[in-house]
Amino acid sequence: MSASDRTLLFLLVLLLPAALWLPGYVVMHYPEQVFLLRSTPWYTLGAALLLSQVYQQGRVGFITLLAMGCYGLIHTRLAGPMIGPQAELEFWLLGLCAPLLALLLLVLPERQPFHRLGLGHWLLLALLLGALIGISQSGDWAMSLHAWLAPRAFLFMDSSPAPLLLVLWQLMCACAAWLVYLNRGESGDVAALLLTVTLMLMTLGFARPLIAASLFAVLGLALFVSVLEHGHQIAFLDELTGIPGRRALNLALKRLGRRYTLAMTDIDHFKKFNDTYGHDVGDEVLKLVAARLSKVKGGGKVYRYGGEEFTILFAGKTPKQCRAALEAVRQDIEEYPFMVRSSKERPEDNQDGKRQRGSGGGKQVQITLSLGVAQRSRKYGDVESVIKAADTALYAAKKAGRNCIRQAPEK
Ligand SMILES: Nc1nc2c(ncn2[C@@H]2O[C@H](COP(=O)(O)OP(=O)(O)OP(=O)(O)O)[C@@H](O)[C@H]2O)c(=O)[nH]1
Repeated sequence: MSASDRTLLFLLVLLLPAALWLPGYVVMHYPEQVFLLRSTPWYTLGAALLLSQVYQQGRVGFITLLAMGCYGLIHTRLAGPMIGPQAELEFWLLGLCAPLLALLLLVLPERQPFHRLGLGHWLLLALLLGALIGISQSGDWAMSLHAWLAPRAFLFMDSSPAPLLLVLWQLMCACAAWLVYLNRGESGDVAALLLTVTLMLMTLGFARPLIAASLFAVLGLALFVSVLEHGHQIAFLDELTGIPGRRALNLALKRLGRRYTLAMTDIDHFKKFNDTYGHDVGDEVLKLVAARLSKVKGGGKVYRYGGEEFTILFAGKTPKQCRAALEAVRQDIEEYPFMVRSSKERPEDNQDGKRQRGSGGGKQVQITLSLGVAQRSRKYGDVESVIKAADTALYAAKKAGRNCIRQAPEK
């Protein structure tokens, strides 16, 4: 689970009980504030929509629009006790179609809501809302549909405490969204999952007053946070390797105290590697090296400096205190059995990869690193001089035959 997923989960665990408890509390103690709770989803969903536009998160944008459409229907047509076959039918159709549309938006190519290419997605949304309103307004036809459905589909009837089939359907859609989220893991995939779960919770608790307002307010907040997290990732994480990038390093360098050690490291003969096996295999090596380096001990934090160069930062440490940790990562990479395969042979997941490494599929190649280390001192007083000194030491390590560590001279 990524850091952004953890943040989102934390937020939901914190907010969902509050969302279930708040409506009752407001109705009982502050009935005059009910309108405030009713309008909150418009603010949170509106903020999520705006931010998704800023960060070009089209999928989240459309799911947010769908959520707004659902809440709009619930707010204007289904608020208050569910009375009459027409309201039942509308609720049922909405609960049935909205998760399906969320899944559709999940698998369709990503489009921006305010771009001409997003027109097809808008049409889908309009079709759903139009069809729902059209069916429910169609008088006799709606009544006969309701009469046919009611005994078969557990509609809201005296004999049925919960619309069981609807919940099961929404649970299935939520599971499908969860699977796509797990397997594809693209930014924005979580949005469909959040919406389907919200619809399911709402169906389960529909008898409670203001439950839709409360749940959709939390949904808006969760979508907002997920887009914000995505913005943070774009800004601070390296796209290829997923570890913190140059901007994150620059920020960290500004927050350092008087004592720190910095190591610059570079993959040996990487150009030759790229030329021999291709750029995509080179990318795989970069990812692997980043992942292994990130396991560095001794309080080191790893950043991709650029290209095939990485920086390891040890705040509050001297080179002597970091030496063992650096030697351990150098050795770890040297001993790692990296298999070169064509893209067809490459395993789908980590477990397959481990098995194939054991079975000897593909060609095994050795990756090595050279490292240059420098610390802040009287000689290297500012960050630029420390980086330069570490770079010079790295050059010395290359000259010394590579796959080794060299330290910048102190005098
Ligand atoms: N695959 C891939 N290659 C990259 C990336 N960034 C930089 N490179 C390659 O890294 C190589 C760096 O080569 P050089 O700087 O000449 O160094 P080297 O071949 O590693 O040789 P030494 O450092 O002297 O051991 C170049 O071929 C770049 O194209 C990347 O994101 N992906």
